Amino acid sequence: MAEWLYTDLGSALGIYFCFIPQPLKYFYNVIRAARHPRGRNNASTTLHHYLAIIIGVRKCGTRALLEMLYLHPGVQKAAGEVHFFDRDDNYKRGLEWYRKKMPHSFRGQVTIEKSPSYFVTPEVPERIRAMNASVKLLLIVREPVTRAVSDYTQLRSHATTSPPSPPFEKLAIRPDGSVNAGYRPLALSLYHNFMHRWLEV
Ligand SMILES: Nc1ncnc2c1ncn2[C@@H]1O[C@H](COP(=O)(O)OS(=O)(=O)O)[C@@H](OP(=O)(O)O)[C@H]1O
Repeated sequence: MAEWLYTDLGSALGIYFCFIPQPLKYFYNVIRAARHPRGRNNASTTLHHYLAIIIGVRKCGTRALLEMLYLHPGVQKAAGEVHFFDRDDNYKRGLEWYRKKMPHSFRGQVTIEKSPSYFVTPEVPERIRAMNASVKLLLIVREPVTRAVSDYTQLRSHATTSPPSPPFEKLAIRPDGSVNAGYRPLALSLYHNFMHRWLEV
């Protein structure tokens, strides 16, 4: 089912994205919008014909990947993370709800949505397959320890508990020196534990 795109965050495209000056990008987008009007609900647009989903991995540059792809005039993107396939309350609302979350697109354009938690949620591969087995799946990964530290940093910055959470090493390494693979930021970096579900469905 899956077609995998492994993207190196240090790729030339990534560097281009990082260094393009904001004002330049603004003018680029204005010109592009004039040449390739997108996102307007008019008679020549429709809900997605071609769908690609960035399924993860969290803290691996999923936002940057989406924004880079969106520079292409043939790409439309969903606003925000849709979380249709991983949240039961959304999934119960049905495909029509999902379709309405998608932007309108012109014939031949690809619509992309990103919800990084899809990769690690057990039900998602089968649910996507049930919708459409030819959907393109995009997966971006990052050096696993760096990803885990990044995840820890975000969780820590959002934590409201006082005193602040212990240092990363304390959570990731047990007193006996073994790795605490049950600690979620580490568990999510063990990509192979999730990958097999996607390859087997
Ligand atoms: N081009 C490029 N090269 C290297 N690293 C990059 C790039 N773009 C984004 N990033 C880093 O990716 C982290 C954010 O990932 P996500 O967008 O997937 O985050 S999220 O899951 O949606 O919250 C975030 O990592 P941290 O800086 O560790 O927080 C970004 O700095």
